[in-house]
Amino acid sequence: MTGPACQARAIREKPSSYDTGYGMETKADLTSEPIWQQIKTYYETTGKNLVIKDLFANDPQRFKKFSLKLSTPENGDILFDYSKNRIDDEALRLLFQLAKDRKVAEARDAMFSGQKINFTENRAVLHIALRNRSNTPILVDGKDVMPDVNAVLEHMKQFTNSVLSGQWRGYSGKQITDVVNIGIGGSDLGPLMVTEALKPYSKGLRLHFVSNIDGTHLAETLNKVDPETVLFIIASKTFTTQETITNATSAKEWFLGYAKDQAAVAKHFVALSTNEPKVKEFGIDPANMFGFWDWVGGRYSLWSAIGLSISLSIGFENFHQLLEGAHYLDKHFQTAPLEQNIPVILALLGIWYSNFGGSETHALLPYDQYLHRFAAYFQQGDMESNGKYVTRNGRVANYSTGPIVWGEPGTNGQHAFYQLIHQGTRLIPCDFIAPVQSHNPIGNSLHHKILLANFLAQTEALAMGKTTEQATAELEKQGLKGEALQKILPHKVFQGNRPTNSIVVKKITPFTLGVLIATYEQKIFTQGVIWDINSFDQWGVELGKQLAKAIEPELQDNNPVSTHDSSTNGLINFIKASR
Ligand SMILES: O=P(O)(O)OC[C@H]1O[C@@](O)(CO)[C@@H](O)[C@@H]1O
Repeated sequence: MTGPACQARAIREKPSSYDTGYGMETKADLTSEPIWQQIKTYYETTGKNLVIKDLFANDPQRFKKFSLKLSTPENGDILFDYSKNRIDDEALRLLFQLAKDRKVAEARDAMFSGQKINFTENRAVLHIALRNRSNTPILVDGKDVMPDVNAVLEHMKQFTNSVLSGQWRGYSGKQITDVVNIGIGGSDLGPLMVTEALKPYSKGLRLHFVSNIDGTHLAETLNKVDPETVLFIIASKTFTTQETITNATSAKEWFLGYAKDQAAVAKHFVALSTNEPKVKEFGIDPANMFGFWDWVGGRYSLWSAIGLSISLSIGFENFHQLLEGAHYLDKHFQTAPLEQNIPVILALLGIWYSNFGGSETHALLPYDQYLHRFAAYFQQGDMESNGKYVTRNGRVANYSTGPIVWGEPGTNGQHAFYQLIHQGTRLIPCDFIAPVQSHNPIGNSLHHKILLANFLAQTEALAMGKTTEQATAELEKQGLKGEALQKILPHKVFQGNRPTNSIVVKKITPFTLGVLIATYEQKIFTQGVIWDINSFDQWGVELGKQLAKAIEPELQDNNPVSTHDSSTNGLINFIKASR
C-alpha cells in the first residue's frame, strides 16, 4: 500500500505517549469520547430537526436566554446574540459538557501560564502576554516576560512619538509622511486590517502595505512615495521569508538610488523581528529594530512590535487601547464560566454545525466598511491555526477540523453571495458584526440607519425565511394566479432556519476592535483544544516553499525541464517557450 493511505497508516502508528504540551495526559480520540456519541445521537434524533422560527415561537424569552452583554469600562456595552441558532437547552448542555470533557479550561490556563503548548516547536503561546496590561507575571523558562514586553512597548511609544512629532527626520531633513510596511501573512494582515478598521483615528501618516512577491505590489507603492519622506518597516518574525526579504532588498536599492549614502538607511528603515543577526545582515541597525519572541505566533503578532505600523497610523495611545480591549476579553475568557463565555460559545456553535451539521465554511460579515479586511485577517488566523488533519497525539483525525473562513462587509455581500446563503443547498453559519454608531453619520445618519436595517433584516430573514403561504399571498397581491403563480412560487419560498450570530458594539474603537479580534482568537483556540490539534504551528506552508526553491533556478534559462510530473514539466516548459 502506498500513497496517502500508507502515509495515514504511518501517522496513525505514531506512539501517542509523548507530551503534547498541556501537561496533561494525551486525549482519547474525539469521536470515542462518550459525550461525542451523546451529541451525535442528540443531533440525529433532535438537533437536526430544530427550527429556529418555532424555537422563538415557543419561548418568548429566547433572546434573553441566548444572548450575553459585556459592559466595557469606557466603550459601552457589547451585545452577543446567539439566539438565532439551531440550538436548545439540551444541545448547549451537551456542548458545554464536551468543552469540560476536552479540558478547555485547563488548556486555557496552560496557555496563559506560559506552558509550551506549541509542542512541535517547543514554544509557549503568549500573544496574551503582549496585551497583558495588568502586568501579572507570566513566566517562560522561569523568567517573567513582562519586563521585556513593556520595554518594547516603550520603544514603540518613543519611536511613534518621535515620528509623529516631526522630531524624526529623513536623510534630507524632512519629516516622514509615508510608511511602507513590507511583510506578509501575520506580518501584514493584522497591521493592514487594523489600520483600515481604525482609519478614523489616523494621525495623518499615509500607510502602505507591500506583501506579494509580485513586483507590481512594490512597484505600485514606490510610485506613490518620496524617498526623502518615506519610512520602510521590514516586518518579519523570522527575517527569512523570501517575499519579504526580496521586497525589502528591492526597496533598499530603490531608496539608495536616490539617497546614495548607505548611512541614510538608518533614517528610513526599521525592522520588526525575532532574528537580530538577520536584521543586522540586511543592514538595519539593531537600534532601529523592534524585537519580539518565538512565543509570538505570526498570525497572533499584531499586538507585538509587528503592530508598529498601527501605532504610527493611529498613535501609541490608541494602539495601547487596542491592547486594553484584547486584555479585557482575555480576562473574560479566563474568568467567565464556560456557559457565559463568549469565545467558548462561538467555538461550540461552530463545532455543532461543522462536526454534526456538516457545514464546511464560516462567514464573517461585518456591517462596517472600515472592517473590510476583517474576514481576510481571520482566513489566516483560523485556517492557518486549525487547518490541520493530524491530532496532537499523532493520529489522522476522523472528524472535520478548521472551517473555511470567508466574508465581505455588508451590505456589499448582499449583492454578491447572499443568494447562496439564503437559498443555497449548504449550511453556512454566519457571524454578523455591527456598530450602533458610525464614524461617518452623513445625511443625518441616514446611511447608517439603512446599513443597520439591512444587518437586522438579514439575520431575521435567514432565521425566519418566507413560507409558501406568505409567498403565495405576496404573488396573489401582485395579481398572479393559477399556472403563472405556481410556476414562480417555489423560487420565492425561503426555507429560513439559517443560523447566525450577531455581535453589536457601540462603535468600532481601538478598544472594541481589540475585544473583537481577541474573541475570535480565543474561539479558534477553544476549537483547537476540542479537536486536539496544535493550533500554533504551520508546517503545511513549508512544502510549497521547498518546491518553489527547487523550481526557481529552473526558470533562469530556457532549457526544457523533465524533472517533475508531466503537468509541472509542461507548465514550466510552456512558460519558458512563451517568454
Ligand atoms: O513574519 P515572517 O517570519 O516573515 O512570516 C510571515 C508568514 O509566513 C508564514 O506563512 C509562515 O511561514 C506565516 O505563518 C507567517 O505569518
